[in-house]
Order: sequence, then C-alpha cells, then structure tokens
Amino acid sequence: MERHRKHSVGGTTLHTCHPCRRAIPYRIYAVIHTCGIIALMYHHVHSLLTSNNTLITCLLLLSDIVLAFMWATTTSLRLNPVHRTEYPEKYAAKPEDFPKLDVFICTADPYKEPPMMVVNTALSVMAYEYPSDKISVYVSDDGGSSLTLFALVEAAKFSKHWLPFCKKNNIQDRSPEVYFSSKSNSQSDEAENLKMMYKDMKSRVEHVVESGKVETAFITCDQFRGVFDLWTDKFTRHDHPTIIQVLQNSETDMDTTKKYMPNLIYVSREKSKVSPHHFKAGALNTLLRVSGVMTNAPIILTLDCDMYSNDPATPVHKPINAQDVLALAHKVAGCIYEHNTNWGSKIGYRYGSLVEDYYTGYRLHCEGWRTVFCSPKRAAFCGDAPKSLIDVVSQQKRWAIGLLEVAFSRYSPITYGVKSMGLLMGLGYCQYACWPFWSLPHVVYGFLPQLALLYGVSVFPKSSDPWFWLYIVLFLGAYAQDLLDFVLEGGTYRGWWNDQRMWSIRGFSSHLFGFIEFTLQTLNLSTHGFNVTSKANDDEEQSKRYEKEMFEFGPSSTMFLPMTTTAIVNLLAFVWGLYGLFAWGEGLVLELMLASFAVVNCLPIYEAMVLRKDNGKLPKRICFVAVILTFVLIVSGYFFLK
Ligand SMILES: O=c1ccn([C@@H]2O[C@H](COP(=O)(O)OP(=O)(O)O[C@H]3O[C@H](CO)[C@@H](O)[C@H](O)[C@H]3O)[C@@H](O)[C@H]2O)c(=O)[nH]1
Ligand SMILES: [Mn+2]
Repeated sequence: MERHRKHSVGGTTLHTCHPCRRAIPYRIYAVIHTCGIIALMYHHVHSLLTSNNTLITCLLLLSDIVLAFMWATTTSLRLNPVHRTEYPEKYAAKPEDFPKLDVFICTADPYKEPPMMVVNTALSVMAYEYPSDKISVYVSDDGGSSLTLFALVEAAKFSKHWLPFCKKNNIQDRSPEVYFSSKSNSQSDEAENLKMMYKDMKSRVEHVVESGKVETAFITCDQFRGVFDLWTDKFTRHDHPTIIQVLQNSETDMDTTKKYMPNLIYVSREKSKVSPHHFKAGALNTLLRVSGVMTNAPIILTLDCDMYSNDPATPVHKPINAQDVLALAHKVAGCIYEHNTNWGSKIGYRYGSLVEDYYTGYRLHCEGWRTVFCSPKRAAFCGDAPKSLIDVVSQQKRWAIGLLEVAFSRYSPITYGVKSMGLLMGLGYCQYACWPFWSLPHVVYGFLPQLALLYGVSVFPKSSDPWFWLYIVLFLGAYAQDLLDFVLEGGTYRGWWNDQRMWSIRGFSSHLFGFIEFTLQTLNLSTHGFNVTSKANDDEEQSKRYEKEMFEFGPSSTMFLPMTTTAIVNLLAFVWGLYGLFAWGEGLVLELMLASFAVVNCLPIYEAMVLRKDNGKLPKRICFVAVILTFVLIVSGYFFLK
C-alpha cells in the first residue's frame, strides 16, 4: 500500500494524503462482525423453520438483512480512512497569472431565503483575496423575484465600500452580517461608518421585502430603473421571460479606492409551466451556459444562498455588455434551449434526482473523474442548517426521495455503480442511496419487541440462551465503532449521542415518509418538487431554545406521529417489563433493554409532550392521535402475538 501520497502541480506539492492508523483494527473488527452477522442469519433461518410465528420471525429477519446490508455499506467506507493536508501557501503563481473564477449562487424564494442572506453570500465571495477583475459572481434567482434583484442592486452599491475596507484591514469574516455581529469587529470610525451603511441597506431591503413590492421611489440607481419594469402583471415565478442584468462590471466599475470590482450578474432563467425546470440542477446548468457565454472561466465555484465564504484566501475576455453576448446569454437561459440536447444526461448537472449534488458527483465518479476531499483547519465555507424539527425532517424527506430516485434508477449504485467503480466504491455510494431503508428496522425494532413485551411473548433469545450474547455483541460493537469514529474525527460524546438520536428520529419521520412519497410517485399517484428549506429566522424565543439545545417541534405535522407513538409504546413496555422483572424474576431481558434504550432516547419527546409550555412543545393534537394509535396497536398486537 502506498503509505503517503503527494499530489503535485508543476513540481510543487499542494496536498498530501495520510492513511489513518485505525484502518487495521477496523478491518479486523469487520471480519469479526461479519462472522457475527452470519451466525445471526443462521439463527433466524433456524427459527423460521422451527417457530410457530412466522410473521414475527420474517419481520425480524427482514430488518436484520437491511441492518446487515447497511453495515456492509458503512464498512466499505471505513476500510481505508485517510486524512489530507493542503498547502495553499505553496501555490506560487503571481496574481496576474491566477485563473478567472466564476461563482454561482442559487436562490429560489425571497421569503424562505431572505434576500439579505443572498447579499451576504455574494459580498463574501466578491471580497475574496483574489484579483477582483478575475471574479464573476452570478446569482441565479429561481424565484424570479424583483425583491432579490433589488437587494443585489443595493449590494453592488455597498460593495464599493465593503471590498476596499476588507482588503485594507485584512478582515477574516467577509460576510458583513457575520462581521458586524461578531465581537471582534473593529470600533474605528471607518468601521462604524460602514456598519451604519450596512444597517441602512439592510433596513431598506427588509422594508421592501416586507412590502412585497419594489416601489419606484426606493430605486436609487437610475441605471437599473428600467429592468424592474419587466415585472409586469403577467409575470409569475412559474411563468416569466429570462432576465439577465449586469449589476457590476469588472471593466468599468471601480470601488472607492479606484480599483476594479468583480462582475456581479443577476440571472433569472425563463420559466414556463409546460417545460420542466429541473430545480437546482436546471438552475446551475443555465448558469454554466450563461457564464460560458459571458466570462467562461476555467474554474467554477457553486454556493447556495445559505452559505458564505469563511476564509478570504480560499481560491483567467469578453466585453460582457456587448449586444450579441447578452442576446446569446438570453438564448441559452431560455426554457427550450435544452430540448433534444445532452444537457442533464451527459453534460452539466444530471437530472432525475432531487439530490443533484450527490447524483452528479456519483455519475462523474462512475465516468472516471477523480476527486479529493479538502477539509482545511479553518472552514472555507459556512452554511445554514434548519433549526426547527419540522424543517429538518422535511429537508431530509426531500433527500430521502432524491436518494431513492437514484437507488431505483438504471444508474443505481448497487448495479451500475459497482460495475463502473468496483465493489467498495459502489457499496460506499449505496450507503447514501439506501438511507431511507433505515426506516424498516427502525419501525420493526421500535414497535414489535415492545408489543411482545406487553403480551409476555419473547421475540429475542432469553438471557440463559447463548444466542443472547450474540445480540449484545452485535449491538454494542456497531454502536461502539460508530462512537469511536465520531470521536476520533473530533466530535464530542454528547454530539454523538445527539447524532444517533437524530438518526432514530429520521428513521421514524423523513425516511419513512420519504419512502411512502417515493412509492406514491412511482405509482403516479402524487408528484412533489423541491421544497426549499426555510432560512428565515426571526423568532427570538425560538433562537433561545435553539441555543439551549432544545427540540423545536412547533407546528403540527403528521411526520411527528410515528415517533410520538413509538415513544409512548416504549414507555409502556418499559414500565411493564420492569414490573415483570421484579414480580416474576425471569423477564424478557433483551426486549426490556431495547425498550429502556428507546426510552432514554425519547426523553425529549416526553418532555415536549407533558412538561413544556413554550411554543416548541409537541402539539396537543399529535399527542392525542398518538395515544389513539398506541391503543390500536396494542389491541391489534393481541391478534398476532397471542
Ligand atoms: O428550484 C430550485 C430549488 C432550489 N434551488 C436552490 O438550491 C439550494 C439548496 O436548497 P435548500 O433549500 O437550501 O436545500 P438544502 O437541503 O439545504 O441543500 C442541500 O441539498 C440540496 C439537494 O437536495 C443540494 O442542492 C444543496 O447543495 C445541499 O446543500 C438553494 O440555494 C436554493 O435556492 C434552486 O436554485 N432552484
Ligand atoms: Mn441549504
């Protein structure tokens, strides 16, 4: 095995790769765990042939097959863990020889993605420690919103002050929102002055967003007055012509210190109800073509509007105002441009999955592209994660559906992937594609042994049975390795605990509902789109609870039902099982252990059901329906357990 690999460009090593020491113990453990799984399967088959309750045995067998398969996919990712170190300081090219850089920023909804957030993302990359005239920032607005355009016009004005300020003072946080709300910001007159300007811009933008309309009186740049007229009465977000507006031109626009500025270009591609627009993948493909016509940089960087550059040092001509260039740009941003072309199948971002990032990366890997994972000490980008549980589970449900779209496509990692990339890489990709499959073992293990416990029926080996220990070893082994992996990569114990708790919650919500929706869609019974995650965050009470690490259930959602029901069922089983253990001595130990583990995991749910009074508590309606469901489950348990 090649112990240390170097990767050089023109004789300079830019990054090195070191295998982790845990690889060998991991491989040894993989062999042991595999033997355990084989033994367990033997045990199941044996019970299937001898037992009288085939339904229970089948359900347990099916769940264990899924668990074993998922364990195999995880293990393929753990066989050769590596770390990389990168040496950007060794990149010796002179600034005038730096390549040109096109940055793509996507946004889709001015209410879920506040325009000020887009502004901050754009400003943070425009302020890169990189020759300004070589950067072009393209903002794709799938919401087709004049509010977003208005915010960007304001951003272009503000950047004339912000960029020289950042470069002169060597500011690290180049997103103004982050800079002005951090404690380290300077108190100099210049900084105070800029802060005033920023606040002023922010209040203007927020005012316009709130009013929902860009009044002519608010437009301060005469140059851009005309473009707002394109938002006619017939204009809707699903049906409108292409709008491309150069807001800042690197050849003519200078900042306050007479230095040229990066290009800033607003693009809202044409939309029509009859043409599929392929969500974010479609937006990015449009940007690939528009930028190809306008600036055509050899390097592109794509960002979502909920991300910003966290390190200014992270990153080669056509006159872009020329009539013919803009006409061509409009043409390539049109709805029908992609008809009968290879866009989305062989060129650009691939269509067919709601997780276009995973899918495109995977397809490129299959075609033989090579990638490296860079993870510098100071994170190069920061992003926004949803804070309330409903947003989290909805986001993950979208991912679940997108992943299933890949898993069941003709490019499924299990068939096509394994064939093109080999067994280990193919299995590694399955880990993600098969994510939603986790819901099956979660549901079976979350209800079946507990109901059995309530009826005094054993589904697992008794503690006197040697097979008992196999269950203990497999469970502890899998969890311990997961914990070890988490902690060795810099996570905390508490972080891991929360992580595995979220994993269970997803199994009972996003994965389960994603599966159902995907099935309905396959049967043509429903359709769904890209449900953009809400990034708006102005509820102070909610932020406080977030800081205290409290779950935010908030608005009622059917997705909370299964987890609430399982919480109740496990609590009942736990109490009943404990009572049994003391009353009769011999109890159903494994069933009881499982229920107690679930109860500990469900503590925040009990708290949200009965103790909490704030707005983040579990809605009464959900609790009520969950109690009824519990009752129904227990009654129906009587028929297949007794
Ligand atoms: O029709 C659409 C829908 C979404 N977006 C943009 O896509 C980005 C991601 O959307 P978001 O709601 O933030 O989804 P997340 O789940 O946070 O995004 C993750 O998952 C997506 C796939 O589901 C990936 O595209 C993202 O890169 C990845 O960060 C945002 O900038 C949106 O504006 C569009 O441009 N057009
Ligand atoms: Mn996002």
